[in-house]
Amino acid sequence: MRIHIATDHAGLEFSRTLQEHLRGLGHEVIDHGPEDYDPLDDYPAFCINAALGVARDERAGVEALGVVFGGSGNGEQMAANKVEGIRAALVWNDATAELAREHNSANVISIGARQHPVEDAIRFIETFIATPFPGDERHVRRIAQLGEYERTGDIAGKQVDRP
Ligand SMILES: O=C[C@H](O)[C@H](O)[C@H](O)COP(=O)(O)O
Repeated sequence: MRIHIATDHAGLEFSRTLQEHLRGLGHEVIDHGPEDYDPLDDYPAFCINAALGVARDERAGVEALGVVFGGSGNGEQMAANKVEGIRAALVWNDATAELAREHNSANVISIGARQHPVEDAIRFIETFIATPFPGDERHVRRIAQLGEYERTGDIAGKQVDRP
């Protein structure tokens, strides 16, 4: 599996540990930064680039997922979700790691590196990677609605207000 990773200063140490761990498991890891510690760096571009990598791979038929993290994971999730085709879920325990795939077919997860011991966060990420999307009709339908709104600003058959 190809894994696109991005963080900011708050997750840099964790990013290094995680990348080594994932490479050890045989994954191809693409690091979208940052390279060096800068306490004033900004997460949006790093995370958007990781999300763009996932979206680009999906369009090319390459199996890929993304992991973004910062202090809370909140801003990183917001950044990833700005990219068309990305469904980024905030993961904060084993259940949300599984549900991110099973219910949402998330292609990116976001984790707060300051919120968890590193071994827990690694376990969430391994769970996310290992959990398939079973493709239950109700979840497929809801995910399709998200994509339709993203592309058209509307959801056929639903009441969606104008901006
Ligand atoms: O949602 C954003 C992330 O949690 C950031 O990693 C966090 O805001 C960085 O905080 P600070 O600049 O205070 O280290």
